[in-house]
Amino acid sequence: MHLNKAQQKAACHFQGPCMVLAGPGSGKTLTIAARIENLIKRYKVRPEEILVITFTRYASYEMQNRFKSLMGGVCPPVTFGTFHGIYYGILRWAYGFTSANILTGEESSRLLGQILALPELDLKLEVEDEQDFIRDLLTEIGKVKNNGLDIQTYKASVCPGAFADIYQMYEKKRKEMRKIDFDDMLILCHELFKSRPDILEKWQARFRYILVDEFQDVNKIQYEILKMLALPENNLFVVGDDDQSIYQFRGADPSIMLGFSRDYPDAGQILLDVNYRSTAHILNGALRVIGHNEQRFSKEIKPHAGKGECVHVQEVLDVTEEGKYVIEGVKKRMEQGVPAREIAVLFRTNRDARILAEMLAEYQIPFEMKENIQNIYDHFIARNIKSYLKLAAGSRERRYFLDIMNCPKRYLSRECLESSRGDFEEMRKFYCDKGWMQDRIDQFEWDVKMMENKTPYAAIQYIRKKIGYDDYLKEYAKIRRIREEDLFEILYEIQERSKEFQSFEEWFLYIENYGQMLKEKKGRGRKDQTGEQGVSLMTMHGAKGLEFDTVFVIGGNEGVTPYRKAKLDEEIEEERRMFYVAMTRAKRKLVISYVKTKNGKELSPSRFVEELLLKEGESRH
Ligand SMILES: Nc1ncnc2c1ncn2[C@@H]1O[C@H](COP(=O)(O)OP(=O)(O)OP(=O)(O)O)[C@@H](O)[C@H]1O
Repeated sequence: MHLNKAQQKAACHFQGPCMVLAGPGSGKTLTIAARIENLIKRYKVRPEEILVITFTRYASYEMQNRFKSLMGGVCPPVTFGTFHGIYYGILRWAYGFTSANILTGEESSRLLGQILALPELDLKLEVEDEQDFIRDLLTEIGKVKNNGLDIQTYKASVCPGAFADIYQMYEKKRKEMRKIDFDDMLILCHELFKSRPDILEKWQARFRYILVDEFQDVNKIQYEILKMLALPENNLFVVGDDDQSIYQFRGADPSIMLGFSRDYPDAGQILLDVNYRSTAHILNGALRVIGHNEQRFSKEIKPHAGKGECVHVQEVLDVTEEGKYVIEGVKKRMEQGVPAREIAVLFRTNRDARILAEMLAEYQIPFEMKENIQNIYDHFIARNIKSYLKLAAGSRERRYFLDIMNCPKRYLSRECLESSRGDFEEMRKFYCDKGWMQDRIDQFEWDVKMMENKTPYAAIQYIRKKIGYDDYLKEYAKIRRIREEDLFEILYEIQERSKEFQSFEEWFLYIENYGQMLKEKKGRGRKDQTGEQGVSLMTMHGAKGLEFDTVFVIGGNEGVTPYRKAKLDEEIEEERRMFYVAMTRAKRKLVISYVKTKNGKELSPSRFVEELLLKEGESRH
């Protein structure tokens, strides 16, 4: 492959600091690999002196492969690794650390789970999804560590009242276990270099040439260590795209890239301005959107390919219609000869894909999920509905009664259930001296009977409106201080999906099969296999670094993308970058859809969709 002029200039850079600003699909991997080759072959640098840092192991592996193929299959001893991998290596050398000293992500989550349950913290937390909550807490802990913040003055966005206590307890327990987490590795390495100039000097001499990929995702402490390591020669070659910085929530700081030339006034600056991936319509549409960000390097990126098809924006009634629309589009594309592995459906958060995953399974379109999509039927609301329907179908199993006998509140006791074994007559006997309870039990029995011959959809409607489940949920949300809308969204999705089924039995069977299918897919991820791989379902974050012939972006609505929690200008800009990343994954066809209503409420199209449509040339239907 021939390098273009800018790629050549970057690949021929020899010494001193240099920042390569790269557009999406502009050949960053190729350029870095070519520069390593030049350092060795042309400038006679010893391979051992070259350090190449990437953010993920996958990216590191890709980079090594690219380099190896440029070198005709041989791989000289250049060091390739992730930030954590490299810093772990340094700590292992300095302190004799082994993997037993590392607290893995899973262990950190487990430890936090135990801490949250500690009686002395007296947290009394009610969270809808504990795993989500723990993940958010770990992100906040990382933010404090990566930015060297003071925990006493830090204002956490998760659990603000108790965060400092949770943090301190986490640190205490971690130290008792004599373990360090991934973020501690950076801190320890930083401290080591600051306190031991002799050790720092040794590593500076070892890695005289440092190359960093995805530099826009670097955080403060990673950058501090890099700067120290690069001294005194400052042969620091960084490549990145400030418009693709989407890890602010993990501490990535896009202002570092914007300020690189301030830190290194003599740094070379090269722009890789040709996009080899997308057609002109796709690229220009994406550039139109990202152009609304203020905190960025303004740059012109040119498409290498021809105009191609216009970006298609589709308005649909609701999420079910959206699912059908995407499925039709996927089928059509596959009929046109595009393999399923070249098609992706991207969304802002996993919950946006719940209905679609169900529908793809139903239509038997093979698909892969990079992240695990939550099974909606595991949610307590689905369990409640299922229990009602099981009773209506004639079951008298204890677990179904237990699940809903007090949703809404009927004041039925466990003792009553144990003694009556689910027989309404026995229940009445149990409360024979309490007239008001007789009425409640009569009503309960009547309600169960009334649902007997209904379709699942009609039965759910009955549960919501006649039995009073909607009111129960509102109260539940209020007491537990969770967003009512989140609960109703789940209820709405369950009810919408149930429309497809005529009998309870059909619906139960479907839920079982769907759960089984999700379990089988869990953790399989996106494999590098050819042939059988299905359509990729992934979040915008998950799609970073990947490319597909055809991309569907769903949920192009305000509140979804940008996500409802993004309020500050900088948060909106981060959301816009995510949308930009999603759009620029498409090579030849890009379809963006938004819904008109969700959960009975009107929703506006995303401001990003409006920005995309600002100029003529794109079609909205
Ligand atoms: N000079 C070139 N001539 C032809 N094709 C090229 C050239 N440089 C890169 N490409 C091709 O462009 C595509 C995108 O390259 P690459 O994946 O390295 O992009 P990237 O800059 O890492 O993208 P992103 O940041 O969006 O993930 C690849 O298929 C690559 O082979």
